[in-house]
Amino acid sequence: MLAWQPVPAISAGAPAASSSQLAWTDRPVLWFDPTDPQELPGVIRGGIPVCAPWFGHGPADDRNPQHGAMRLIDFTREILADSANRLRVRYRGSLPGVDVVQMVEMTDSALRLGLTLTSTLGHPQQVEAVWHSYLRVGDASRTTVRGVAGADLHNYATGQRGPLADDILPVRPDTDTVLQDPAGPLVLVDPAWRRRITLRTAGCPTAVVWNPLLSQDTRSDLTGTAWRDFVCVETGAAKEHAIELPAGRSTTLQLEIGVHPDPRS
Ligand SMILES: O=P(O)(O)OC[C@H]1O[C@H](O)[C@H](O)[C@@H](O)[C@@H]1O
Repeated sequence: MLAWQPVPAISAGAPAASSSQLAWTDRPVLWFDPTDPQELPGVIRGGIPVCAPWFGHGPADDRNPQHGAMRLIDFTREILADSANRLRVRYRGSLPGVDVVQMVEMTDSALRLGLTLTSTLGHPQQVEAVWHSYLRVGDASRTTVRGVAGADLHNYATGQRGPLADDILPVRPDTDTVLQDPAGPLVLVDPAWRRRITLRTAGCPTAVVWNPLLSQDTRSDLTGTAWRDFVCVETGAAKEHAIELPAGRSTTLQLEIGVHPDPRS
């Protein structure tokens, strides 16, 4: 799990782009529960848990635990760079069938993640990997996700399926929506805080937009009661886009999260 705040631009001669970041450095970018990120045993909610080597219960819906074992294991950590405006860290871990390396770079303008899964099996396998990003917003009920045009949509909460013609996905009650092949980049528009969070990816044909607000039910757990404060915009390769990983081979995914003021929204 990561807790990232953009580093404020401090130089008087900083370029305009950096200066504008001062407008949002007082707002968190990732949501997490500071008292206990592990809300249930083994269920990390908040920050950016990684779902791997499968998402949900896997491509054939027959694997446990939910979202794979990666969010449950300990990693070795190496700090590769640590300066006033740049932190670069490498995490290594092992899961059944794959070794994983996650690179994390935090700067004053972006959070960059790279995830490499390397097969340790002697035969091909299907793997999935998804960054489960909990993005902090001012009011989830007013947010929309853009960059979704052309996606094949499946909302698992409502059963709605089909191609998405419009380039806008409102975050409503019952949003547990898998998007395959959105045009991208995905943009979370947050009118309450007048800003946009942009997710640029490589090797990530799948997105999932999830918020725990339900129209027919109430959740009394922390994630459920905090629904207004975050939207999960998850990115990776899952379900119909599970990765066929040959014996001994690697696959790499990349994600860059940036934040921009949006006075018009
Ligand atoms: O409760 P968790 O295992 O953390 O999963 C939280 C959520 O993750 C994803 O967004 C899934 O699409 C949802 O169906 C699930 O409820």
